[in-house]
Amino acid sequence: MAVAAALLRRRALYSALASPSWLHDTSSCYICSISGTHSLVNHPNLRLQRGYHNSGKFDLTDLTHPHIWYPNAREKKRNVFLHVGPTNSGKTHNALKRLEASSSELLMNSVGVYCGPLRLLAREVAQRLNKANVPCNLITGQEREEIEGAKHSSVTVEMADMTTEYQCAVIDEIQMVGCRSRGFSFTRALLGLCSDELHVCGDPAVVPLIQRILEPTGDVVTIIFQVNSRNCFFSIEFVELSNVYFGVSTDTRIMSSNIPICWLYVSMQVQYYERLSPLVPLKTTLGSFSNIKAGDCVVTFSRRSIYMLKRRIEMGGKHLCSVVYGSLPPETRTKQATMFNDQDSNLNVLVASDAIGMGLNLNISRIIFSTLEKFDGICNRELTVAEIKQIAGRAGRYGSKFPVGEVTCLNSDHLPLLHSALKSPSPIIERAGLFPTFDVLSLYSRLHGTDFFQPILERFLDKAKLSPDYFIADCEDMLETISLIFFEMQFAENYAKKGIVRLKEIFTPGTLQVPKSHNQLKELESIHKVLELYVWLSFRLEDSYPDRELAASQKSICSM
Ligand SMILES: Nc1ncnc2c1ncn2[C@@H]1O[C@H](COP(=O)(O)OP(=O)(O)OP(=O)(O)O)[C@@H](O)[C@H]1O
Ligand SMILES: [Mg+2]
Repeated sequence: MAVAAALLRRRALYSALASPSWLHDTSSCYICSISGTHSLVNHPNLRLQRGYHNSGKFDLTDLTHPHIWYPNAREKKRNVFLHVGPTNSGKTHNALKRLEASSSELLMNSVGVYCGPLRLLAREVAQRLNKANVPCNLITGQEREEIEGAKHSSVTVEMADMTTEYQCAVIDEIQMVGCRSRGFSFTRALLGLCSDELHVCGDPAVVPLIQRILEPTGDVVTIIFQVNSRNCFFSIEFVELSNVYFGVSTDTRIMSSNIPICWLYVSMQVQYYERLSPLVPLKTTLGSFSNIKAGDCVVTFSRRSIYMLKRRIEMGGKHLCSVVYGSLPPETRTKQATMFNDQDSNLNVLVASDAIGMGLNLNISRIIFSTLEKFDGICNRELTVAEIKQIAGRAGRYGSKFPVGEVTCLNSDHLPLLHSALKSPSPIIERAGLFPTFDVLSLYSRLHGTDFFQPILERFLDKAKLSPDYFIADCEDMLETISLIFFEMQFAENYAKKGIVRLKEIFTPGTLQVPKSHNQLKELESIHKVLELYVWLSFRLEDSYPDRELAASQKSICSM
């Protein structure tokens, strides 16, 4: 009876949690207290970002329950499938088979989505689905290729849409959830994709973390259920009962009896894969560039060294090189990769950075590391085991024209590290990146009444409370983007409201100072972009953005 009672209580509480009355009054305004100050705000997403003050009041900076930020996903009983294994073991292939099988005949607007870490990979998957007669859009930060009637999309993970309902969703390279700057996008997709089936592909090192992250979500997972020392498998619903996670079985045999629940072991449906074709670490280095052969890919990590290596190889007169690196415009990157992959093209050697580092199926026979060090935006550091394995794993792809992959380097000192990295398991990933939703940040900034985004964000992140499974994403580059979007949103909002945007509503002229820190310089760069945006808009909507002179003068002060 205990279980049935718990179930009733759970149903009552759960529906309350879904739209907590303690948060909104009838006029759908929300009362919340931020460090003691009360204010009325009208915010549709507020109830999703729930946190408890000891006084039971509301705290926007409480990020300890990120799973409730995504109500659409929480209202679904998602079936999660983890495909884990080494590179080139068929993980993505099998997940994509499910995506292809999700039928476009369904009346839903969208049926399936693939979310990957790289534009090239999203493009490869879109091409694969279109070739399999499953019309599929390609959506990345810079590209949007839409196919008439397509109900499938292949996107870079940052572009994943949390509001659309899917039948099948794939998140590839989920181990990226531990990435300092991009991990939070993978966490967002993992918690927020609203799909009946969710296929998650990646390195085994991330499985324990994924289990912990998904445990409070209410997803229907397979539980190995120990009842009186008999192992039974039941599909079960995980719900949150006043912060104690209480597994309630939907299986009648358990429901009707009052078998005490001894313990719950949460296990996803985890499929382990083995590598489909061998990857051989060579005992010797390349030696000289005259030993370069068709199908080689030389890996380096700066634009300058990419072009230097390309020149060195082409001087030998035997090979022409394609180049692929991150800051190359997306369409050029695709063209270069396609020409390298094309058997008839004369570009039969590739010089690339880690822009090819994950998931891609290129016709590479041998990976040659020119270095095992890279600048990661903060400092020069050695490649991690996971990075070495991911990049090396591009060689000898199953089904490519090179059935065996080889990997070596230019510098003999690097051979020991290369061999040991390829033999070691990737270190367990302990924490996932997290970042508050934009709604919450803009609400928090309004409640603290200031234009400047940077101090608001720093203050928010100072106060943010996280559970041990998460870390706050490194928001350097994001800051810039957000403050620009932030201003653009304010521009658009003011324009929509009044049809006119005075500069002083967005930016206080005369407040510019010489930056004394890296962050202040970043802030100045963002302000410069905002002023540039205002001037750009003033040329197109002169009456609505009348302060062009002022904006232009402030902009030149900025650049000085
Ligand atoms: N069962 C299969 N039948 C035919 N081709 C397959 C099969 N499994 C995998 N492949 C092909 O083998 C190559 C490697 O598979 P896949 O990309 O799925 O590996 P992966 O485990 O995702 O690798 P990575 O970790 O590098 O992303 C792909 O070209 C894929 O299409
Ligand atoms: Mg893959």
